[in-house]
Formats: sequence, C-alpha cells, structure tokens
Amino acid sequence: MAAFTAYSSLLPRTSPLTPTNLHPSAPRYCCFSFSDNNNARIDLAAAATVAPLSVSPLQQLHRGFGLWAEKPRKREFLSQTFAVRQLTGSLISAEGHRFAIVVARFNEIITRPLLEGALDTFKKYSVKEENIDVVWVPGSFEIGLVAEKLGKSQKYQAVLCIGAVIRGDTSHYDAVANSAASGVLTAGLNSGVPCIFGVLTCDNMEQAINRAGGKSGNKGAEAALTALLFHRQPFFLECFVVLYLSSWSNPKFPWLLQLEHDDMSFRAFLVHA
Ligand SMILES: Nc1c(NC[C@H](O)[C@H](O)[C@H](O)CO)[nH]c(=O)[nH]c1=O
Ligand SMILES: CC(=O)[C@@H](O)COP(=O)(O)O
Repeated sequence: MAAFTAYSSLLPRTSPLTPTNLHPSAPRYCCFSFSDNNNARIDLAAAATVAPLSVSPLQQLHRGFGLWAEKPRKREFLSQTFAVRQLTGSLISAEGHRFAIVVARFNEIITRPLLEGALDTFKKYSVKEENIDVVWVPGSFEIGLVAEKLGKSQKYQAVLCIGAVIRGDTSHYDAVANSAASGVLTAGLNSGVPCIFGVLTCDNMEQAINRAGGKSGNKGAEAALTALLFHRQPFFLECFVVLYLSSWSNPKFPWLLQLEHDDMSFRAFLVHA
C-alpha cells in the first residue's frame, strides 16, 4: 500500500466514471485503473459512493480539494492536500515506463543531437531502450499529427516531440514554428497524454547548434526530463475527479467521492470555500 502516494500516477486513459447516469444518493460502480510506483497497473472494480459532506468539522478540515487513500482497517493516511495544494512530479526511476519520441528530419544536423540528448536522459533514469519508440517525420509541421496518434495509442507515459525550426528569408518560419507548437499542444489535449514540446525555434543555425549540445546545453535532454517529471504529475488524478464531480454536483454543496475496494478506499473531496 505504501506504493500509493501522492505521486502514484493515474493513467488518464482509464476511469470511465460515467457522469451521465449518476445520482448523488446512490452508490455507483465504476472501473478505476491506476499504477503503483513501479508502474504495475492495477485495475480496480470499485464501488463509488458520492455523498454530500454535510459535517461541518470535516468541511473546515478539508477546505479546498484533495484526495487520499487509506486501508479500511489501518486507516493509513497516504496523501492529502488542503486549500493550498502543491502538486509535483517525481523523478526517481522511470524503469518500466514507455516513451515515444517524434523527431523531425528537417535540420537533422540539429535534431539528431537533440534526440541523442533525450535518449541519454531516459537512460540515466533507467528507461529501457526497448521501452522507447522513435518515430521520424519529415518536418516539424508534421510532428503534431503523429504525436496525437501515438498519444491516443495509450502505449506511452509521454510523447516527446523534437524538431528545429530555423528562420529563413520569408515568413515561412512563423508558419512552421506556430503550427508545430499548436500541433503538439493539441496532441496532448486530444490524447490526454503529455506531449512535450522539444522543438527549437531559432533565428539562425548558431543559436540552434548552441542548444543541441553546445554552450546553451541540450534542449532534447531537457525535454526528456520534462517528460519524466510531467507524466508523474498527480494533477491528472485530481483533474479527473474534479471534472467528474463538477459535471453534475451543485456547486453550492461540498461533495465527497469515495471509491471502495477490498484492499483500500480512495477518497476525493471538494469543498467550496
Ligand atoms: N523550414 C523548416 C521545416 N519545414 C518543413 C515543414 O516542417 C514541413 O515538413 C513541410 O512544409 C511539408 O509539410 N521544418 C522544420 O522542422 N524546420 C524548418 O526550419
Ligand atoms: C522554416 C524556414 O523558415 C525555412 O526553412 C524557410 O526558409 P525561407 O523563408 O528562406 O524560404
């Protein structure tokens, strides 16, 4: 049970708590799936009870939004947040995690060292080579399309996007750079999987060289670190529960969502200030 900390990563792809047929008074059944710290997936068929938090001491204690998990018998406190929430990712070991990298061939002299920087970083954090898929695309303009497909495949914890857009004589630069940025953003939003923006947008080749392992570091390595950190954000878990609750509950009332399972119970609370 100790594996379920605030840093447990809920896989956002799962969790069909269907708000359509919910009523606050009745217990509901749902399927909840998340991973422990070793990323072993655990699927819980859980009974979800949703009830108003009418008890005022609880309300005072838990103002804001938070969640915790506990063993029914031990009441072991695992994670809880109060009105001021601090959500961080964890950077311990990413062994067993899978990542995809989409990399643009255009300006390969820059994108290849960015890719190598990313691969080095993944290796440092124990991501196995066989758990990394690299997909080459013609240019940065094409990255978003492929990133979205990879994200939607639900095979990866994050999709890292690498490219290098270098200014020429015309306004073409702006079109490619902006499309790459919005493509990667859209891929993340549409797939629910973190799509990390590791696309350089430089005024000249010198700036690009400096950022591909030169005097300004390696932005591919930095982007890989972001992928490692971001996919462990408990944010996904909380975000999901908030969406679920807010889709039907009356905002004037606080609610408690409780998911019961043989081994543990999992609760989220939402108390409007
Ligand atoms: N000029 C740059 C491009 N241009 C190519 C486009 O990305 C795209 O492949 C083409 O327009 C076909 O759709 N790509 C880069 O990654 N960097 C550039 O500087
Ligand atoms: C992305 C670019 O700006 C570049 O490759 C295109 O150069 P140009 O504007 O000189 O056609």
